[in-house]
Amino acid sequence: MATMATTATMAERGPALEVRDLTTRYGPVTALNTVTVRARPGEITAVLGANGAGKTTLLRTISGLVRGSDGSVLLGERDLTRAPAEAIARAGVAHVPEGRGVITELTVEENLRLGDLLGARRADRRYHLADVYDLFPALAERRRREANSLSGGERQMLVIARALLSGPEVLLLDEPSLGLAPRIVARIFGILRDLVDRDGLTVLLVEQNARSALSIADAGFVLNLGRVVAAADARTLAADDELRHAYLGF
Ligand SMILES: Nc1ncnc2c1ncn2[C@@H]1O[C@H](COP(=O)(O)OP(=O)(O)OP(=O)(O)O)[C@@H](O)[C@H]1O
Repeated sequence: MATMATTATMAERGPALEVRDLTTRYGPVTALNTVTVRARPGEITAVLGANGAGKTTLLRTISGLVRGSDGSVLLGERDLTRAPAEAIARAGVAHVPEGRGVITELTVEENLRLGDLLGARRADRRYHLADVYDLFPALAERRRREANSLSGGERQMLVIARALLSGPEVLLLDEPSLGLAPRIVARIFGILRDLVDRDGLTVLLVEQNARSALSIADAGFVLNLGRVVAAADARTLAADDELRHAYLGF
């Protein structure tokens, strides 16, 4: 019985994401060099590091937008390493790229319906329009407005909401804090934290803003020049003065 209970809990919480010994090259440039990263369900896992460390490449390789030359990407038991990007998205990996990706000519709700279309194919979808409007009331208030009227923070909320509607098990977030005021970052990160605690999503959060990311993350990995130079729980990373000065910029 104990085993069954454990299995049920894990199924509710969704699968872990595991990247093993991943190497990705752009021609002669080795952007990722035997990188191993694990993100557990119900946790926020931060991937930190300076410009050019390989953070974006990690997310792009996981979601199949670029091909790794070695190593593997696993979602639970499922091997996604050589799967096409569409299959990876269908498996429940939602990638929110840097730079927001809002379609500015469409209204807020039309943008959301694009995610909703993807999610409609999933029998076990967790989020509907009403749910994301509950999470982000600012979007509900602006649902009929064109997305180009939104602030930076609202655009970030919109792309996260759209990703949720696609029915993900795993959210890959690339620099969601970029260009946003600290109080807006705190609000968005707070919503994310609540969501992960409530629904057991697996979140991989790429950030240059290490201080903010570690304030909500459970665990973190630090990349430098394509290699993992540190991996620990968030509190341990934040307390490591040497690491902070050398790689985290705070
Ligand atoms: N399309 C590309 N072609 C060639 N080299 C690339 C390409 N994209 C990234 N690189 C190189 O790969 C390395 C890792 O870049 P990546 O963008 O993954 O880092 P990052 O940590 O996300 O940095 P940033 O925060 O600036 O996006 C860098 O040396 C970068 O110049």
